Amino acid sequence: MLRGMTLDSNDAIRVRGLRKAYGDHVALDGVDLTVARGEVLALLGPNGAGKTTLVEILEGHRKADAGSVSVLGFDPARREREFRERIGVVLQETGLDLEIKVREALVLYAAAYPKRRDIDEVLGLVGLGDRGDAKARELSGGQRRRLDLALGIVGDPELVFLDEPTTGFDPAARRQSWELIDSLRALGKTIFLTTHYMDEAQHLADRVVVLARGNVIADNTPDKLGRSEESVVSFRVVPGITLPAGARVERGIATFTSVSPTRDLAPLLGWAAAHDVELEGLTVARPTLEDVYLELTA
Ligand SMILES: Nc1ncnc2c1ncn2[C@@H]1O[C@H](COP(=O)(O)OP(=O)(O)OP(=O)(O)O)[C@@H](O)[C@H]1O
Repeated sequence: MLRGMTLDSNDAIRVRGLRKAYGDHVALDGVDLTVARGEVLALLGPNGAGKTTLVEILEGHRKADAGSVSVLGFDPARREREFRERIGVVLQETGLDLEIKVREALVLYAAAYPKRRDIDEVLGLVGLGDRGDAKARELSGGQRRRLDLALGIVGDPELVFLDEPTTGFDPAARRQSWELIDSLRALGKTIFLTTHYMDEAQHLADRVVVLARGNVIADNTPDKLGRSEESVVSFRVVPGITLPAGARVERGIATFTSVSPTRDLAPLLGWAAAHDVELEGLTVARPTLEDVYLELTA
């Protein structure tokens, strides 16, 4: 029965009216969320927004007070074995014995899953192909995180939870992790990741959900969230120029927003050309995902 339901459903995660309070502190205040199979979803939100609480409920580590939660067709709170076998969880800190060798750790973890990936393939996938005989304690911080990721996918899960997967990485290691996550997506996995990096969400996610004070305050593709209709125009003020209404000047830089920057810039550029002056630092930019995020969560 349950299996049939699972196969029929196109949603990997479906949450409705989810509530969770700690005493009188409401951590989740009626959250609705749907994640399609094969989708990469990035959950963003300021510290204390309720992200960890939400993720722990989805993983079955915490019980909700109210609302419905379905993950791969299961109620995670029941912690059924089959459910646990079909999800992978990559936490920021794995309680791994540091004396264990990398390959041994993977063999040990894989034993808990009926479906497992080939150990060498997983090592190669996370870029630890030549570190299989190293002890966990001999790995660099970035390599340890890649081992954590390897442990999270060795059971070939359909749905992978990644908690801030690149926090503390150097730029090259971040790019490698992004490639790895892209390759998981290519395998058709559903990925639910939390991050504080907007460029990461922009690069990886099909959809971005912003949580603040226990509520979903935005849910859209990164491009639709980040690229509003308005552009921001700025340049260094020159004497004699007439600024458009609504322009702000701060430290000699004029800034205004415009839905039609070409039209609004035309008189300024005409004036500048006629007076043979250069509008230094002239830029026309769409707000980034980070700009929008900061505005939403302010
Ligand atoms: N076990 C708990 N007991 C009491 N309050 C808690 C508990 N866990 C979390 N909270 C509170 O619930 C709110 C949401 O916490 P949560 O950890 O879910 O936020 P978060 O979005 O993951 O934050 P961060 O980005 O800092 O990890 C916070 O105000 C937190 O202090």
